[in-house]
Amino acid sequence: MVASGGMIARKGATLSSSGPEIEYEQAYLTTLYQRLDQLREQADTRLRAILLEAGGTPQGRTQREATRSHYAEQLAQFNSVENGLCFGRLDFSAQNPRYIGRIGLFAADRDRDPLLVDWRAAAARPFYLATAVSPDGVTRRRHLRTRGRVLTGIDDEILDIEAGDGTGREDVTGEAALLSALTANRTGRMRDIVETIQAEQDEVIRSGLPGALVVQGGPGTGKTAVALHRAAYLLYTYREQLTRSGVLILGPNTTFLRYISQVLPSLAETGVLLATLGDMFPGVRARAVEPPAAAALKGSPHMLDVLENAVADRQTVPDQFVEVDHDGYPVRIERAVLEDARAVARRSGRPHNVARQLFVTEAIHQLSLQIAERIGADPLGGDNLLSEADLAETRRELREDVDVQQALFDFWPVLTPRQVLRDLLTDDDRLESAGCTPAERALLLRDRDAGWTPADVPLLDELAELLGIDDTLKVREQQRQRRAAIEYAEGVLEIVEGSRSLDFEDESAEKDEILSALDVVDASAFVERHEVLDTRTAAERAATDRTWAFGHVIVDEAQELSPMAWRLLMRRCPSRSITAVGDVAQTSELAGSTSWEQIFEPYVAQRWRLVELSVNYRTPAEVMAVAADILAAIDPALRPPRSVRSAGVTPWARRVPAATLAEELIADVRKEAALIEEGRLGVLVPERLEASLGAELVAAIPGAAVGEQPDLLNHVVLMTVRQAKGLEFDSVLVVAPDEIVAESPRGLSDLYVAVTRATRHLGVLHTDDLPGVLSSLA
Ligand SMILES: Nc1ncnc2c1ncn2[C@@H]1O[C@H](COP(=O)(O)OP(=O)(O)OP(=O)(O)O)[C@@H](O)[C@H]1O
Repeated sequence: MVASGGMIARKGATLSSSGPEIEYEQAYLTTLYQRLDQLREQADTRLRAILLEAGGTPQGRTQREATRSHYAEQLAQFNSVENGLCFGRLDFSAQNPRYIGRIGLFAADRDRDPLLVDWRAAAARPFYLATAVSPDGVTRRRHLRTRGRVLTGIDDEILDIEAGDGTGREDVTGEAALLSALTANRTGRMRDIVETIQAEQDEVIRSGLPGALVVQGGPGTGKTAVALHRAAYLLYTYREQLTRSGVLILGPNTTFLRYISQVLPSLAETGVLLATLGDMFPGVRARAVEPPAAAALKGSPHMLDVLENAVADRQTVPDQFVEVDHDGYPVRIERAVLEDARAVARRSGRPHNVARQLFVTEAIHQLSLQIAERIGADPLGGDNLLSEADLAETRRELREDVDVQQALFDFWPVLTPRQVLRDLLTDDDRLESAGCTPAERALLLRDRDAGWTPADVPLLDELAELLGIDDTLKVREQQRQRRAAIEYAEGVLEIVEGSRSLDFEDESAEKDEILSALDVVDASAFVERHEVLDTRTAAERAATDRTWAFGHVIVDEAQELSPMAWRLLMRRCPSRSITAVGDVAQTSELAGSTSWEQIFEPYVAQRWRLVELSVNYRTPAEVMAVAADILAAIDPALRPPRSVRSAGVTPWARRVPAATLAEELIADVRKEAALIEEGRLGVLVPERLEASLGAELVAAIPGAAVGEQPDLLNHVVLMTVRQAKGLEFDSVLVVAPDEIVAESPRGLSDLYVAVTRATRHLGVLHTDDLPGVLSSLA
């Protein structure tokens, strides 16, 4: 089933939608859905029963809550696999056939072989790996095409050498099903590929949990798809471990996260945290935009020194001294005393807020000696008259003196990451003092009310490490919360108590005979009983906890992360169980990386594994030929991935006058949108033109999506290349490619990304000469 040029084309082995085979498979499918309905009903009945239960001991309620969430999860899982429940069948020379699906199903007695094998189980693996050359006992692989619960078609592959097609191409399995998936219209949401995972992708998906795995692949090689299916595989295989610790998937922006958001739920997996770098500091949603050069500087390791200096600058001393009143006498706190205390606290190497205790202790020690000098001096010139116990008492009094405390805290204040970073980035003097050059200051300085940017997040995280949390403050805060809860409980119990007389006419009889709430429970016990049970998933809890250690971290577009962002991620993943997928030829962030060694060496030395994906499933050969010229200009040593199919449509370029660019573009958008019918059209423009062309497009085509977070479900979407990272469209119109190239030092990579977003058509509109790398379109 391979067309000329090593590409696939649909042929043979597809059965019509009637006949005994279809009837047989339809009957089997119906049995599977009946079993699914049964299980769904069981889970539903149990869930309802639990929801009706009430009361019980705290342990009983915890248990009930766990059971409730188990059945709720099961129900959601059964609902999510309704479409495409079963998609394949394997026939063996010496075993019963095996049906492959989104989840595993057993008959009620569980005695026999499974009715349906989960695609992630080892028993399903030949479905993805068996070829005519190495059939692994498989004689036939059958793809079942369904709509809802109805079988609409069957694609068969007979796996024996004689039946092979003689082209020697053994790297594509399930060609008919694959081709139909690849040529289907895009919908604005990524689909799962569970029915047609290819062998090289399967290897990545099923790699073991430990260690750092880097998946390098050109555009359209399925890196994102593989990353998501790997998450589903790991959750299935290491369920217990990962349910507790959680899996994080980090994507480049929120539009992209929305694009991939349906894939894991369709694979019946929901316990994964999808986030962007901007979400990785709890309490902050960093969405503000800044110049790429500023983001690059914030991402560089130089910021480590800057931040350390910025914290040290907050540990101050007076010019000479400060004086406070203590116990009716003035106490002078000399600069030298504070310098000594600061040196002791800094030498400890503890984070700023934690070392504060040392600073205070040391300063108070010195002050107590000073006081002893004054009040204990022997008039006869002998030793100081104060005993050790007197000194200890003096220290205690100093420590408890609010004025003394306040004076010391002024020189070593409790700091928060946000406060330090905001103060730093809005104050030229602080930036200078922290070691920034004038050029760096010009890049970093911003208004006080400007929002956080994604590049600020690793800096906040770094500061959180440098500052630490003063445990005494934490304990005090916990005590405060508990006191507040008890006060609240007392209020509740008072209400209960107060309302009793309303229910009973004879108050005295009531008081004698009926136990009140306050007789059996006091406020603090009440708080204990009503402490909120934490029933959130690991992913949900991780989202609110900066120090959460994930069981596995998956990074998409990993080449774009800065060194500072990697530091943050590695802190979230102390086990270094990481999958990084990306393409160093597509790096567009200035602080991003063009070398995987550079990223991983500092953290795992040589202990990381590189796997390369070589086949492009998205971009047809005609478009990839255009992209190959751009890639050669980025780095002649890089090879483009091989397209798996051709679209039969030639990419085009058209020169238009700059003055009428918008008009011409709108005409082309109308034409292209009509050609792709239900598909999606992406218009990719330089940053400079985004707002103006966006406004004109929306005025002419009201449904078009533009702006910061365009809705990908729309038929026509206009965006910058940066926004289009990781996305794809049936048709792509690239506008002003020369500007896209000129806008950034990584402009060629941006153009490469732009043209490789197309699944069928590519058109280019230019007002100036075409860049040399697009000369094949001239
Ligand atoms: N085995 C497969 N079966 C069906 N479709 C596939 C398969 N592998 C990849 N695809 C499809 O190819 C397209 C590209 O996949 P994906 O977005 O994961 O590529 P990528 O390597 O992340 O690309 P890029 O680096 O350009 O963002 C998607 O539509 C995906 O569904």
